[in-house]
Amino acid sequence: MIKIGSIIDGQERIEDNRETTAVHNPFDNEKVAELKLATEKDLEDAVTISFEKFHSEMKAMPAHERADILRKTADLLVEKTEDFATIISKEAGKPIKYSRGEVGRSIQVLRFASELAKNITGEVLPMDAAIGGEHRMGLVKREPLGVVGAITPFNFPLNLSLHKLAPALAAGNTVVFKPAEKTPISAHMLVELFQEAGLPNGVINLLIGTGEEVGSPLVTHDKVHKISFTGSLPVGKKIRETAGFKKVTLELGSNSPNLLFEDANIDYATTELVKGAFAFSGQVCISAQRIYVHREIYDEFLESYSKKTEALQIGDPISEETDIGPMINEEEAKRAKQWIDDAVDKGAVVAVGGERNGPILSPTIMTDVDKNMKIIAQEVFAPIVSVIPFNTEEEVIQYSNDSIYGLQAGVFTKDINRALRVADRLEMGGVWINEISTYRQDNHPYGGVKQSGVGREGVKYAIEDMTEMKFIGIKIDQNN
Ligand SMILES: NC(=O)c1ccc[n+]([C@@H]2O[C@H](COP(=O)([O-])OP(=O)(O)OC[C@H]3O[C@@H](n4cnc5c(N)ncnc54)[C@H](O)[C@@H]3O)[C@@H](O)[C@H]2O)c1
Ligand SMILES: O=C[C@H](O)CS(=O)(=O)O
Repeated sequence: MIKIGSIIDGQERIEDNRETTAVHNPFDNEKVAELKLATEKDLEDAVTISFEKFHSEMKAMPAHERADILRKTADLLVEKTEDFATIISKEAGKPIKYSRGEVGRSIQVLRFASELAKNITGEVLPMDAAIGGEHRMGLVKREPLGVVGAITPFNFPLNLSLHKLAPALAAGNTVVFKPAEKTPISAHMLVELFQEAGLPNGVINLLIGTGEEVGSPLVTHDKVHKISFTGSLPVGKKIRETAGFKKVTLELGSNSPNLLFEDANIDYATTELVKGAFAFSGQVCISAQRIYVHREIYDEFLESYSKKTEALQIGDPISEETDIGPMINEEEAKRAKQWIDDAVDKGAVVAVGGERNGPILSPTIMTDVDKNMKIIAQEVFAPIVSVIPFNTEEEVIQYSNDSIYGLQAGVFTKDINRALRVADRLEMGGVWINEISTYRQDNHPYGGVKQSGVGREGVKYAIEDMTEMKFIGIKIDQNN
C-alpha cells in the first residue's frame, strides 16, 4: 500500500496523526494509496519556504543548471515510463495506452522546457524613436515572478502538472504544487523525480489536499505571485475573483465543435473522431463534443462513425486491449447518464451506447439534439458526442460559436480557402484543419477565449506568462 503526504523543503509530512483519505482505482475500487492530508500550517510552510528558496536558490541558479535539471528529469522519466503509466491508469482509470501517451508527452514538455530555459531573451529598444529620446539605450529583460501556485486537475495528472512546473522552473521560479486530490500519486512521484534529478529541496513544495482546504488559501496567499490553474469553470471563476493582484492563468473547459464539410475524407474523420470523442471516456477538455456534418454526407458519416464506435473495447484500464475504461467515479457516470436521459426526454435520440454499468458509461452518440440541451450547451466531460447536420458554411460557423466556451475546434475539408476562412471566424483559442479538436501538441500556444480561460500554455508561452518584463534605460551621453 502506498502512503503519501505533502513534500515541503524535501521532507515528506506523513505522520500517523494526520487526517487521512484514500485514492481508489475507479475501475475496481481497489485502494491504491492512503493520503496524509496537508494542514493550514503545511500550506504556510510551503509558501514561506518557496518564497525563501526563490531568493536563496533560484535567483542564484544559472540557466544552464535549470536546463540540466529539466533534462535529467526527462531522462529519468524515460526510464520510469511504465511505472508512471501504470499509476496513472490506477489512480485515474485511464486506459494504459493513453497513460503511456501522456508520459511520452510529459517527457517532451520537460525537454522543451530544458531547451527554452537557456533561451529566455529580452530586447534592445531604439530609444531615439521617441522625440527627445536620443543618447539613450533601452533594455527589456525577462525576470522570474517568484512563487507560482500550480493547481491541477485529475484528467492528465502528469502532463498538465508539467505544463506548469516545467516552465516555472525554466524561468527561475519556485512552485507550490497542489495536484488534484483524486490523482495525487503521479504528482508525488514527479516531485521525487525532480529531487532525484538534482532540484534543491524547497524549490517545488507539494501539498496533498482538497481544493477547499489547500487550493483556496493558496490562491489568496499574498506571498504567491501567480496562480496557474487548470480545471473546471466554476473553480476558475472563484480563483479569478479571489486572486487579487496576482497574475492568473486559467485553463478551463469546453464543448469543442468539429465541422465536416461535404468534401471531407469521411473514413479518416470518423476514425479520428472516435478517438476525439471517446479517449479517456471523453474526460478531456478539448474532447469532440459537437460534430457538425454537412447534410450531403450526414448519413454516410453517421453509419461509419457508429460502426467504429461500436467496435471499441470496454474493460479494465490496465489491459492493453481496453479503449474505454471507467469515468473518474460512479457519481460522474451517473451525472452523465442523467444528461443523456434529460436530452432524450426533450426529443434527442441515442444512436449508439447510452448504457451505464457502475462507473463505466458506454461510448454514446446522440442525434436529434437541440442547442439548449445540457449535452450541447454545457461541457459534457463524458463519452457522449452529438452529431448534428448543417446546410451552409454560415450556419455551421454560427452553431459552433454559439457557446460560452472557445478552446479548440476541428475543421475537415479539402478546400484550403474555406478552411482558412472558417478558421478565421471561429471564436476559439485554437483551430485545427483536417485534425480533431482533441489533438494537442505541447509546443503550440494553447488556451481559450470566452469562458474557456485566460492566458496561454505551451511551454514557450507559459514561460512568457511566468516572467515579468523589466525595463532598464541608460543615458549614454550625459553631455547631450
Ligand atoms: N483547458 C485545459 O487545459 C483543461 C485541461 C484539463 C482539464 N480541464 C478542465 O478541468 C475540469 C476537470 O478537472 P477537475 O474535475 O479536476 O476540475 P476541478 O475544477 O474540480 O479541480 C481542479 C483542481 O482545482 C482544485 N480546486 C477545487 N476547488 C478549488 C478552490 N476553491 N480553490 C482552488 N483550487 C480548487 C482541485 O482540488 C483540483 O486540484 C474540466 O472542466 C476540464 O475541462 C481543462
Ligand atoms: O483536458 C484537457 C487537456 O488540455 C488535454 S491535453 O492533455 O492538453 O491534450
